[in-house]
Amino acid sequence: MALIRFDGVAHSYSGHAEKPADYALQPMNFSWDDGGAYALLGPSGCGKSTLLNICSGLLKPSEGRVFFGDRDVTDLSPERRNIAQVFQFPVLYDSMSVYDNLAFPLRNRKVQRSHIDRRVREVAEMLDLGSVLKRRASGLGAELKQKISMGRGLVRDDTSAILFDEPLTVIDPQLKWRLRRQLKEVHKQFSHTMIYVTHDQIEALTFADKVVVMSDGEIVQVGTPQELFERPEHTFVGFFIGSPGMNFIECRIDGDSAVIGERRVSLSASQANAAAQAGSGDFKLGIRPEFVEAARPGEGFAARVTAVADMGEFHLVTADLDGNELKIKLPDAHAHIQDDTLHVQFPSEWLCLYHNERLIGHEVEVAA
Ligand SMILES: Nc1ncnc2c1ncn2[C@@H]1O[C@H](COP(=O)(O)OP(=O)(O)OP(=O)(O)O)[C@@H](O)[C@H]1O
Repeated sequence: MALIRFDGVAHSYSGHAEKPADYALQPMNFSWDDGGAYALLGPSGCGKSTLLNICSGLLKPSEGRVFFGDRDVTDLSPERRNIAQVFQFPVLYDSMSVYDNLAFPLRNRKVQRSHIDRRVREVAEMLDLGSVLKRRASGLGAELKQKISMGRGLVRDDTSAILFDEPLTVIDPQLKWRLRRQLKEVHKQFSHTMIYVTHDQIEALTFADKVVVMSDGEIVQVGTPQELFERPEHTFVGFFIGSPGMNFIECRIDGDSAVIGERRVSLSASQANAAAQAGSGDFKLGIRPEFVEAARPGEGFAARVTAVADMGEFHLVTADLDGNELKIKLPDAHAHIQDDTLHVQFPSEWLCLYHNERLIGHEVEVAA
């Protein structure tokens, strides 16, 4: 069931938008399903906070309506939307005990004492806070404080959704993994709708079942981590996800082939059909560094190697192919490089075709 629905929602901070550049958030139709674990991922300034604030009610969109279920909440305040929010920095009462901090959102809503006690202990156990329940929050470190903030978001079981806005910013990198895993466990157990905003792809991919990727005020793909990796629907997603990101090679289309320089790469029937229908514009082939294979000398494409970095588990080769920079991950690069030349091939199952930056010729999941 679609729990949160954005119906023609757009936002311009100036209040009057005439062209795309006037919008911080481009007009969008989009929804989050009930009980889903979502990440909202994109670089700084792409519109994540704007979308999150429209969802929580801190900001009213300049266009469109927001629905929670069948209810139009566009004009409702954050309090009346029943949303819990966890911010970058801990929000708690230093003078209270950990227990009282966790109980606060429930006491505020006059929940029965026995229910409060059960819920606080449940959440404390999930977040490993059981042993500090009696301690005052003031003496605790940043990680524990942020866990309490998360616990305060999780403790109510009647929230429409919990929004996490870069919640691990203050957490030591070593501890981030643990906290994220705990959050995922909590999601499995409690089944709240969770929306987790981050600019860090690792955080997004390890937390979410579905990742919403934003660029320039637009949602460019909604997909599972695997879908984003294997079939980026936009060159931005290919470039932004992965380390390093996807390779893009400029090409032209000739019948059922993509032509790079003098050499041809066979396209699948659906890619060739889509290319024929697409007409003019820019075409690019996309392939992940993980999927480029070394070919025997004389076969495939000859790429001029400009650097080889030993990454321990693999070599990361940087090479030039007809003016396109290629990154290639190989376990044994030196065995294949001769006179600064590496012959490479692109397995057809991993080759994506882009027309004007959009994936074509693949069955893609349409954003709900
Ligand atoms: N109050 C505001 N007034 C005017 N412009 C704003 C305001 N808040 C954000 N913007 C602009 O709207 C665009 C989207 O900003 P937003 O904060 O939503 O992005 P973000 O992805 O959350 O970035 P970050 O990760 O840095 O917080 C940016 O161009 C930003 O400069």
